[in-house]
Amino acid sequence: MTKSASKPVELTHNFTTKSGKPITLGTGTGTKWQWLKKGRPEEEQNTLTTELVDSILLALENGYNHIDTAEVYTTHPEVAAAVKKSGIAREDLFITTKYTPGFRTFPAISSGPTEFIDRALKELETDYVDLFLIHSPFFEEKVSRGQTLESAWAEVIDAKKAGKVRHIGVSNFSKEHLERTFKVAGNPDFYPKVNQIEFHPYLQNQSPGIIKFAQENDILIEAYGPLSTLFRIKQNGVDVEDHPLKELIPKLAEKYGKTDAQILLRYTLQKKILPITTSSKLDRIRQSLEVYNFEISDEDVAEIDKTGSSYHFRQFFVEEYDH
Ligand SMILES: NC(=O)C1=CN([C@@H]2O[C@H](COP(=O)(O)OP(=O)(O)OC[C@H]3O[C@@H](n4cnc5c(N)ncnc54)[C@H](OP(=O)(O)O)[C@@H]3O)[C@@H](O)[C@H]2O)C=CC1
Ligand SMILES: O=C1Nc2ccccc2C1=O
Repeated sequence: MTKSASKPVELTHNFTTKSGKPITLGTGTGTKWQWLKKGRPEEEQNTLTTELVDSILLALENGYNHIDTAEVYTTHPEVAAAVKKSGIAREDLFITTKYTPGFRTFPAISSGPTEFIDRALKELETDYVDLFLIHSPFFEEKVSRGQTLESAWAEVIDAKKAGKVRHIGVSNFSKEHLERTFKVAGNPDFYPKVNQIEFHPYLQNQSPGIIKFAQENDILIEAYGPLSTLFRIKQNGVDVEDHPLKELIPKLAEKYGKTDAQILLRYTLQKKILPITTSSKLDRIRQSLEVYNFEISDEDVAEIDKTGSSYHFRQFFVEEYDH
């Protein structure tokens, strides 16, 4: 086992809660939760999903202070309930939500970010959110209720000016999409400060050059799916058992005396990227926050990069970013 002292992780933005506490990794309420919620019988759709409330609560009680939700997840009520149950002061938490512009066969829910943010504040039982994102840049005439990337970004800026949100950003945006928001904003104060994208060693750039471009432009990259390479690799819909990181990650876990997940989360942080992850298991929740007390050597980071680059896997926005 290698023991190495850890240097503090310097991200593009070291965001804090309103009370000034550094934010942790994010705990997600999307992916499995949104499907679990939507799969429940009709008569249960307006009741809280208690497994999710309990899972968020477990994360909060064990040190997470950063929660990721979204309009399309329909998980605001569970977030509000967990926050209330935790007894943690609102200003000691960092809550992100995302406006959905519509997605393929899922039409936009709100008429735009302005209508959405007011509803989100009610559902979250708060008077501000810490981070407000546009969920994806793929506005479509049929599903986006007349909104375009430009009109939506202008409304996101209005929400910030009105003090309803502390920070503004985007998700799944490419370099070109970001440049369009810069044009709308004019003033860098109103450029996106975050771009939340799929990131793991098998997808080191969701779109060409996005990480470098974002980091050079003062935009924090947040990684969703950072653990995908541990259990989620599929090709043409079929699970792949054997892939290049299958050996390397456990080898590094052994070397550093950490778990496979901790290696992947620490790797993500050392790329100056903030992971958004999820677990409903206590040991995994605790493990995922114990990633600040060791450091992966530059050589080992380079080895993950190289091995990861020898293989390709994308789970989300496959049709939009098929390159
Ligand atoms: N902006 C966007 O377009 C998107 C945003 N997201 C956001 O990101 C969040 C996280 O995404 P997600 O893909 O779930 O992230 P992860 O890659 O972290 O995967 C989470 C899964 O990993 C399992 N897991 C957690 N810890 C461990 C561990 N130590 N060892 C092995 N398995 C583990 C969990 O299962 P278990 O509970 O059994 O531990 C869970 O099902 C979402 O909830 C959502 O908020 C996600 C997709 C798209
Ligand atoms: O959590 C999520 N799961 C998803 C699946 C498809 C598109 C977006 C998302 C999310 O944001």
